[in-house]
Amino acid sequence: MCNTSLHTFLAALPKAEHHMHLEGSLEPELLFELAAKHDVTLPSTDPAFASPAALRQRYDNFQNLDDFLGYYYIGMSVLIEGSDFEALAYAYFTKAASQNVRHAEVFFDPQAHTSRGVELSTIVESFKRAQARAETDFGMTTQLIMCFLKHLPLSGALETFAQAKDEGFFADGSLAAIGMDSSELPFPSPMWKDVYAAAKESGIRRTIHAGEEGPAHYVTQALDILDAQRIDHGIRALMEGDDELISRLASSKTLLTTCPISNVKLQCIPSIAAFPLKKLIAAGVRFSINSDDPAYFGGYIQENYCALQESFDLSVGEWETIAKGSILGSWCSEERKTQLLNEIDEVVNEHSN
Ligand SMILES: Nc1ncnc2[nH]cnc12
Ligand SMILES: [Zn+2]
Repeated sequence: MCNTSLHTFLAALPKAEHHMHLEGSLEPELLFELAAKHDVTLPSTDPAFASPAALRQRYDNFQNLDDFLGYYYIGMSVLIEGSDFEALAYAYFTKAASQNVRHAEVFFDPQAHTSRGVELSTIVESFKRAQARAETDFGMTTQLIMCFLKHLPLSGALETFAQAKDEGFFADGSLAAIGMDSSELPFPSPMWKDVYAAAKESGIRRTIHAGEEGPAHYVTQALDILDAQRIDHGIRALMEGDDELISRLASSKTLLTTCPISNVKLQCIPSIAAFPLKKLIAAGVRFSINSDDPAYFGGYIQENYCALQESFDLSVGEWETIAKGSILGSWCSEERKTQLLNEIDEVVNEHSN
């Protein structure tokens, strides 16, 4: 429950989530349970791994993106069997459905698993089982975005892309797009030109993390050199006041998948009040509000909506525009978009009556 008069409205508002790493929804309790199940040794020299509670406490003190990523990669090392991946994804879908997420486009990091001997097909098929259950149980539509890791060589991304393509995961719709995540500053967008060119040539959608810790020109390069169709985070464009880039994002209706609580937790901004929400709205940039790694940052999508409302006190009309923009920026079918826009109208009308 958040402390805002619009709580009931924000809870009921149909939502689309576009920036959530499934591995980032691994809650410490499940992490410890799976470590015990698979005999995975967690780092004994780090007191954070003494218990789920100690780990949660450590998650309150990330210094920056790379500090977080260290824990993120250790955490996901407990995912080994197909059932682990399915349970992880289904737990996220269940939580998201309870917050009225009606459509979710979720990331996963195959290289972090295949490097430990887990087959790509095991990961994808297990997530697909969870997706089918989410559709049946909650009427939630979902899509998978396969991310490559920026701290690994380009060759690995190219190999993983080729494997996914050869196994037919793009052609059969199992994978909706490619993305790129992990450490940002040492790995600017142009480094990934070849894998983005290969995806574009095959007609595959493309997004990338840029402008989270890295400067605005990483975003410009992602548009110019990678022909990225969506930008994950991108807030540095607004914070640096890069007017040319901001008008370009607005006129091209490029979706920025923003993550306010994540930005505070990773010290990209000092507080939610510093999140460039008013600039996004004033410039007419299309954006969505997302949880990024909810188990690590202490908030799912609803907590992100509420945190913004507590700081910015938006009107119902402004929330309607944000909610509809996030549907319009989704990669689901036009028919599904129409359904979701109608669902938003119903909730807005109910609230206004
Ligand atoms: N916020 C983030 N930035 C970059 N890579 C990530 N991987 C998981 N969360 C991430
Ligand atoms: Zn992210």
